[in-house]
Amino acid sequence: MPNGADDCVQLGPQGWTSCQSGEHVAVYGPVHGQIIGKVHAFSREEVDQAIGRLQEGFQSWKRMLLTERAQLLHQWADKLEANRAELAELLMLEIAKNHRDSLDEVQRSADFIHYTAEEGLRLAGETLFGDAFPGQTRQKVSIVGRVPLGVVLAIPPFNYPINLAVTKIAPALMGGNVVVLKPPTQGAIAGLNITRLAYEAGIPDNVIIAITGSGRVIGDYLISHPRVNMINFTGSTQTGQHIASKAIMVPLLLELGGKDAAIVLADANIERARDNIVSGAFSYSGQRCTAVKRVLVVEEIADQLATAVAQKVMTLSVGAPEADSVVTPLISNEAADFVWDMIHEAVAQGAVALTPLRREGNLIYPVVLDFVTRDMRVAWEEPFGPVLPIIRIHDAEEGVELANASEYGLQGAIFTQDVSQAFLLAEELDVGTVQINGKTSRGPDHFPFVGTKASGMGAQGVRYSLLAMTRLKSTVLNL
Ligand SMILES: NC(=O)C1=CN([C@@H]2O[C@H](COP(=O)(O)OP(=O)(O)OC[C@H]3O[C@@H](n4cnc5c(N)ncnc54)[C@H](OP(=O)(O)O)[C@@H]3O)[C@@H](O)[C@H]2O)C=CC1
Ligand SMILES: O=C(O)[C@H](O)COP(=O)(O)O
Repeated sequence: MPNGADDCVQLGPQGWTSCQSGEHVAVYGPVHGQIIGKVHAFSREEVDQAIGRLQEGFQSWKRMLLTERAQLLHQWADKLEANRAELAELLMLEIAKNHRDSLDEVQRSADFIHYTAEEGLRLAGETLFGDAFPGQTRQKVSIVGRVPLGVVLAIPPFNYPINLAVTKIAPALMGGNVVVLKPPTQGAIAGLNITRLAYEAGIPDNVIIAITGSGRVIGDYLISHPRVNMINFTGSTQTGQHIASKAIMVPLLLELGGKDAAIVLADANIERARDNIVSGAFSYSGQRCTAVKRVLVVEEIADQLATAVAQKVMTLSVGAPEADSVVTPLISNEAADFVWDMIHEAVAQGAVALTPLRREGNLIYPVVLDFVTRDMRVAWEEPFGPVLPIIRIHDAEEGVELANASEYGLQGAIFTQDVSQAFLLAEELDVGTVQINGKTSRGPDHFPFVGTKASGMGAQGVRYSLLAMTRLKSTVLNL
């Protein structure tokens, strides 16, 4: 499987070719900052041609028997599993995700495809009789089914370039749609490879097409393309809001940024809270939308929790993805600068660093900041890096107030042994998901995944994604 490490690669109906002409986009490896490959930068004309081919493919794909579509998806998942090691290598190279998590990402994606293929078979409609409505008779019968939307534009971010591609593509295809995959530039080689595996599995090359190129250059053309019928995007709130402003009368699914809070109450099991907070905050160096991005802890146990968290963080492995380090280099130097500035600004304002502040290029050692206050940027902004602010609160109500004061509303966590109180507090949190006594996280992937406020629009998760990427159609029999 070519990984593009040498020349520019392009994926066409005949498989891999060298880029013939036109612009290329370089993909940089975060570990050494070197170019690890080049991908073709699609021109507007090439985008038009690709979408034209997809529209042709749509005519036969939407008519294909559901069982046949499901079978092709199962075959695609099998290909991912068979190529798990190679795909994981690519993730380590392109986005510096550690080996274990890279393997997990591929397996999770294959599992998602299998599950979606099954769930898609059970997407039933309903029959409505007219006489249930005042003044009507049984002579009118509505047969309500679900039909595809057409061309779905799938745009995943760098942090899960395989999983967040597959969680868009599989439900779209199972629903009878055709897909333009616009992979993130860092993650584009992985995106091309999973597309190639889809072709090898028998999914026609006019049913899914990967369009590579920088989002800044080709993105606006894609999101406002008149023949795109739906956009399913995961990425930053800034880009998501930009897409929402450009895409007119096109259904949108948006998974955006977060600032998930873990509220820890006095009766919490400290060890459990510590373990969940540390793994929630620092896995993949905090580059997860669902990372624990703030701890809100009541004064009574704040010292104890802060010490326990800092001690555990000091044991985290830091370094190369191949060594399975928990904390690896961030995606770019710019991303590291952003995180580093936020840390130093907080310290200058009085936050206390409980771990050493250490940075080597774009590798930032994990940082726990205690005594963070509301006037600090780190209390509100999403760093997407290995820094965890601890904010001390008086009581649970203040925790809920602080959590809800965020512009984001992805997830929240509550640690307490009083499940009744946790449940009542959960009702007050303005987020898509509340975790009781567990870290914030997305999976299992058939659960609904929802962001409120600046964290997104719509619901993902196998069944929810199938529903979002199909629409109702009513055929009325007038007997
Ligand atoms: N809620 C959720 O489920 C998740 C949210 N996120 C959020 O994503 C962010 C990190 O991901 P990151 O990749 O940096 O996010 P970006 O918003 O920078 O990029 C996301 C994707 O959008 C593309 N893109 C950029 N500009 C445009 C445009 N004008 N039109 C269309 N596409 C465009 C990018 O392509 P290119 O790479 O070529 O620029 C990339 O594929 C964080 O804020 C994080 O919270 C991440 C994962 C999950
Ligand atoms: O994009 C993300 O960051 C993921 O959707 C989060 O998934 P995770 O909680 O399983 O890491």
